[in-house]
Amino acid sequence: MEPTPVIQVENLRKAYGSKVAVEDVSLTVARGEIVGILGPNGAGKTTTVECLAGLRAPDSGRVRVLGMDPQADKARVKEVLGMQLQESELPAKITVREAMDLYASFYADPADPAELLADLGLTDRAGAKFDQLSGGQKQRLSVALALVGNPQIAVLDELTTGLDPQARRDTWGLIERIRERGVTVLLVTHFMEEAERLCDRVVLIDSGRVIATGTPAEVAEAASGGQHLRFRASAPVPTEDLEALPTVTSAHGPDPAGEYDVRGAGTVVQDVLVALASRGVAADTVRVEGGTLDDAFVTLTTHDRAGDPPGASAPSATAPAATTTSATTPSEV
Ligand SMILES: Nc1ncnc2c1ncn2[C@@H]1O[C@H](COP(=O)(O)OP(=O)(O)OP(=O)(O)O)[C@@H](O)[C@H]1O
Repeated sequence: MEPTPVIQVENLRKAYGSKVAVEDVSLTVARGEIVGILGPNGAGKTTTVECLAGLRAPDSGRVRVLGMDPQADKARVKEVLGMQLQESELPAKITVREAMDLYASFYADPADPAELLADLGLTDRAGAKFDQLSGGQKQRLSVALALVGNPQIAVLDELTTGLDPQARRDTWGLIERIRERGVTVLLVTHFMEEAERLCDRVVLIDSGRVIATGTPAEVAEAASGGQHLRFRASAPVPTEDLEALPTVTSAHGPDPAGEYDVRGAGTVVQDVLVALASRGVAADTVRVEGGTLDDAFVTLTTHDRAGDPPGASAPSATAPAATTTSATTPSEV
């Protein structure tokens, strides 16, 4: 029997007045997973996690955290779910130690603040005021505050936004350590590299709807239509001839480096190489890759938002493929 998911969201809908922030979101998170919620600005990511934390009441749909309704069981959900604070929520003059002690006092069974600060490399800064901390230190403090209640679930929203590459990498190490403590992590992020590196699964949200779920590799592959082929050709090849092949979804090139870039599914690699050979063209330095999550993000979410109904113009060729990777009930695209 499948273990009960730590987080269950079914057909969540939430509007602010006439603005529908979340149209229809369903997702599940199992114990010990790191799941990424990805999507462009305004997609409804923060609203979704705020409904999970009990900070906002859904208009409809079902939200459960360890089987509890965050609206009906606010206090108990607060004990098990640690939500990273936005930095503006802390007063400038509070010290790191004071903030930790204050937040620890909210919980029945808090973690040891000093131990947590040591874990997050903040012991030296315990006496520093919040406005004296660097961006990376503020982020680490916000993570420490999310963990001080000893939560089973940590919800981290835009954890590494504004950090330099080194601080971002340090923070990734930190998330891995959080998982090693047995904490389930829900990570809201704009960074595909971050999701690829950390997440067991991702949920791609656009215009308030789930448009793809799966492992980062599955979502990337589904969105790229399967495979991504790059090669140099011994003679010029009209890309429209390659696009005429049934397994090819797109063909571009040659780029300034002389490379062609062809995407497609199924037997696309063979089909392209046979088509080239039949013209007496040899392919050189052939590389076959799955797509990246970055490609998936752009392919699945790029559309003219002005006046577009939610999810309306996600490319139809990729949308059905994306939903085949779904580990949850995918919303209609
Ligand atoms: N309190 C609010 N009142 C009115 N509209 C809101 C409110 N909060 C969010 N919205 C709108 O709802 C939509 C979804 O916002 P939300 O913050 O959930 O998206 P997001 O995916 O987290 O975006 P971002 O990546 O920019 O943080 C946006 O259009 C936003 O402007």
